[in-house]
Amino acid sequence: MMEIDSVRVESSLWIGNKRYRAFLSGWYFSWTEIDKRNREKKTISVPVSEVIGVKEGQVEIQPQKKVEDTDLDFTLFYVKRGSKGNGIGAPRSLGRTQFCCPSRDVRDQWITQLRTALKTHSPSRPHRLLVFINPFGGKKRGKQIFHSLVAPLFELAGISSHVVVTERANQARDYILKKDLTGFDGVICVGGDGMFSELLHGVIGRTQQEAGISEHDPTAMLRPCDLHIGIIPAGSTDCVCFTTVGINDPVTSTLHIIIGDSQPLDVCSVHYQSTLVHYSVSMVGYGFYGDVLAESERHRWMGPLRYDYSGCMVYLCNRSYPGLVQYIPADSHISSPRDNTRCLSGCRVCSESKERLFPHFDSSSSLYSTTVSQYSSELEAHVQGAQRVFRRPLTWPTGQQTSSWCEKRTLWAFSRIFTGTQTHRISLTCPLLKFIVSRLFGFLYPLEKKKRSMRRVIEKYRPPLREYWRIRRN
Ligand SMILES: Nc1ncnc2c1ncn2[C@@H]1O[C@H](COP(=O)(O)OP(=O)(O)OP(=O)(O)O)[C@@H](O)[C@H]1O
Repeated sequence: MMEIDSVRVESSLWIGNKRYRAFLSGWYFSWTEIDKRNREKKTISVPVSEVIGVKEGQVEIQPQKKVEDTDLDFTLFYVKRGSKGNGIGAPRSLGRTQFCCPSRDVRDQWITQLRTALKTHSPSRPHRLLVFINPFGGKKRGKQIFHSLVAPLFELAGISSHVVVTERANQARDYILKKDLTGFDGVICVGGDGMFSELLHGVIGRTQQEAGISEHDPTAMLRPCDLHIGIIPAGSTDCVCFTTVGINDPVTSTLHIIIGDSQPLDVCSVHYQSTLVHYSVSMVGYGFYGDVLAESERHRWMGPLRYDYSGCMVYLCNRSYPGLVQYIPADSHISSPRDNTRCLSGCRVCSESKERLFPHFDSSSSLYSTTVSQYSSELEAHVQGAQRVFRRPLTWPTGQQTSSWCEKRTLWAFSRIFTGTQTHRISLTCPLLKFIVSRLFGFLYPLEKKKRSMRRVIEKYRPPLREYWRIRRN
């Protein structure tokens, strides 16, 4: 056993009957296989920041917890990357390696040093979490997912959790707004997007309450929240989890929470007549999507299938929606990420605005940066100025019947609106009968012919229905 500047601990360890040379240097714990002729073979390295826990003895937690306390062994648990690698959407699982030491002293030294390194190199790890479980979300497996997959990992990582199983809608939001949250490092929702939204409203609301900022004032600069929100996907769509973690997998999310990964999120607030309606992080829907969601709530008993069913029903109703679209066109001069972080999707705005990023931002920082960013008031001023110059109110009334293919028409209208900056009169209404007949008739045509005629229809920016039939007959 030796200690030098960069290497804290080094010794021979055994995994099964193979001998390894293991060393713990500041950021990494590595072990290299040594063959019988003392030659080095494959090395495995685990970043200390991704170590979940170190336990005395031979310990298993999956499929069941099993502990065999032996004097010479210790077990290391860490984040294991799947075959898909390191990027967004790669699943993570719990890696486990059991080491045997030459003596009890050596074992104790390894355990102490690994635990000390963990504390030093992972300052953002949570210690105490407030967990809300929606027992009715998705396939109603919230409680089971938490107790079988999440709780054992929290316990292994030494995280204590206070669990609240909700009994009604908005209970989690009210809890966060009213109860004492001292000592909690984060709040966790075990549920879907609705449950996440409750926590989001609670956390933002509480932060503004404490700062004396009115949420209902659309011009108020909201204070960023200190409390982190973790999502364990157990809902029907889990869209927010998917967009932030890249995969809907309770174990992957739990491991990210344990090692203190975080992802800043932009939040949008919707106000109506000086009252806050909602905060949103993924989408704000009006018209068709709003109706689909409202309709789907009435069929919650169907589970996730309710979205498909409601989507069909609302689509068939073929309603029209009046709307006013206002927008700020992006141009290369004012386009820039308005916070000090680069987005993860590699979009054009972020990639072309390199020099406009804040100088202290380190683009090589971890995938999940812990930076909480605030808008730059300087860039904000640009946008408001642009808004005054470029804002064009676009009325979008209904009333004229032209086509049954309402969505294509909507897309076309939007593309014209966003590129041409004109005011359009468009209609999304049409008798249901025309729609059904056109759909039924479509089945009589071979698929290729159907595609060709559709392409022509789209190219011609949705001609009236008469024209449409003519094209299909050709
Ligand atoms: N105990 C409860 N009883 C009834 N409703 C609840 C309860 N707990 C939470 N809710 C509400 O249920 C709504 C839906 O829950 P959740 O988002 O977890 O599941 P989901 O709708 O199936 O998933 P997704 O939103 O991803 O489609 C939430 O808006 C939440 O306010």
